[in-house]
Amino acid sequence: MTLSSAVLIEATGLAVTFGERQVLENVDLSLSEREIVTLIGPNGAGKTTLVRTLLGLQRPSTGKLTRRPGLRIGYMPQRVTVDAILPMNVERFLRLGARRRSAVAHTAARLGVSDLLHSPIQGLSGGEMQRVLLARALLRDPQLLVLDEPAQGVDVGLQSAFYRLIRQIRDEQACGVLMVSHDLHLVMAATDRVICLNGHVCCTGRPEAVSRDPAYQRLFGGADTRGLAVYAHDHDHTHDAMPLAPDEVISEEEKGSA
Ligand SMILES: Nc1ncnc2c1ncn2[C@@H]1O[C@H](COP(=O)(O)OP(=O)(O)OP(=O)(O)O)[C@@H](O)[C@H]1O
Repeated sequence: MTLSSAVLIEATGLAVTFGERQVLENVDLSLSEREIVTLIGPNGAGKTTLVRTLLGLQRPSTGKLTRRPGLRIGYMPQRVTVDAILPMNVERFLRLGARRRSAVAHTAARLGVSDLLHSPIQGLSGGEMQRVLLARALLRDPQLLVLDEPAQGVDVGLQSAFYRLIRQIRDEQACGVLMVSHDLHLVMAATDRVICLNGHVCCTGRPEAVSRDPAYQRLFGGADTRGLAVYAHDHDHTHDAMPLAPDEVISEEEKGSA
């Protein structure tokens, strides 16, 4: 399949099954340059599984996945685990994959983490870690930035600033952005398009339209006074922590068995 010129990645009819359990079915998705798309859905909806499939870390059981040849992806996972006994400061962490010291210094300054470069990675606060992980993703000079719950661990008061930063990065780098979020209200202003997922695509469109969609309302319920859903996010399972180095997730074109 050839992609039209602005499209970075396209999936059609994706399904993922773990054992007997079908976690994703018939998912279509397309993401273009300069577009910010947010995946939203309740716990266990398959958001991370879809992201991992798009990154090539999870093989779809059926469906077709096409990426622009040579697509550079910067991936910011929900979290990373660095062994507590490993002497690793932020600068070393950011230089993994042979990034130049000057590039690291430049990106760290842009994300306001220059003061942390010599701090041990294990001692960072949640918000500091998110900025460092975003810096790591940006050091790939990505055409597509993939962010799994990027504001997790960031103080509520700083979350909208974080999403503004992501929009600014999109404007400056002209990259596409795929985000996972559990809170549409928070990402409304930052996103161009929302895909509401619950095993399959329940509804999709501009954030205001999705927030009014009956499928979205059924999933999230409890609309607040602005007509937006308020949804508490709890985990009943854990995710892999950075299963592959971002350098390893690039492939020219990967297709699942149709
Ligand atoms: N490797 C795996 N093997 C078996 N089941 C898995 C695997 N990975 C995910 N699952 C299951 O698939 C379902 C979807 O998980 P996934 O992490 O994609 O959901 P999510 O929408 O990202 O959830 P959350 O909002 O809680 O992060 C869950 O029930 C999860 O337990």
